Amino acid sequence: MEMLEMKNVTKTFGGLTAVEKVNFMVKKGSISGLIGPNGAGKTTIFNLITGIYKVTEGEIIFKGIPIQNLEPHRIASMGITRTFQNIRLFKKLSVYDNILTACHHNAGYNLIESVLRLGRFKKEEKDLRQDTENLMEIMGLAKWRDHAAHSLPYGLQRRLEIARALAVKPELLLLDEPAAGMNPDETLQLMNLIREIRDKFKCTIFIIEHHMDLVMGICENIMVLNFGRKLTEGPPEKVQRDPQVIQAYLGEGAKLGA
Ligand SMILES: Nc1ncnc2c1ncn2[C@@H]1O[C@H](COP(=O)(O)OP(=O)(O)OP(=O)(O)O)[C@@H](O)[C@H]1O
Repeated sequence: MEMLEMKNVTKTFGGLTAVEKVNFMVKKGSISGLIGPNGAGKTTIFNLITGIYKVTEGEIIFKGIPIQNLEPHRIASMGITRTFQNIRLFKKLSVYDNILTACHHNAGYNLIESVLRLGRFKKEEKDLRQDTENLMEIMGLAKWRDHAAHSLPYGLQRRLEIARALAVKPELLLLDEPAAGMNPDETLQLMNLIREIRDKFKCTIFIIEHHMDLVMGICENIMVLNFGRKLTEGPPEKVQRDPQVIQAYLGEGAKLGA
């Protein structure tokens, strides 16, 4: 079953066509990848899926429902969350509070219940705190719980950003360059973590990434974009041997890793 389908999606900015007639499907439960040279249109695709940009033409279908041009908060409430290329955290808040504030999006109690600290408020607060503990544990952040977000090494800040995205229990998680700035060791750990997240949270993951080892190592299906158009798609073994991809991505004579 498809979790997400892009049908003939085009996005123009004035005279510039950033994304042109792109068709792609993300299977439920898969880890799928989106690669391409700088400026190929990858982040624009994430912005179209999450409603930050309006689609010029075409359709984006999530779980059978057209979502193109819905407001970002509607799309988020349907179960799509993302991380950003530039990490977005509450820099001065602790790791724990960063995750807890994200968990609060799931709170079902109303203002009166919270002010009067009624039963439902107490029960839900307890659950949210437990969710926060679980997320810290899974994401390897427990020993940093009281550290301010800005004081963490870069790789851990990225993990914290993913933890915040997971806090809202997404069905589709979009990761925009999650390994940016990580060393090979951190990238390898992240690869394993992404697999674990998919299995534990039973979500579907769609990743933009420049680290070829990560993309080729964990994605089941990869779409390659070049100048806004889909160059090809398929499993890693097919994509990394495709001469068009090698030429577009790295130039003649190069080799894609993994
Ligand atoms: N809001 C915007 N207004 C005008 N042009 C834009 C806008 N957003 C993106 N573009 C243009 O669309 C094209 C695709 O950009 P996009 O950021 O999607 O590429 P990308 O593949 O994510 O690149 P990178 O790997 O460098 O992040 C670029 O030419 C970019 O300048």
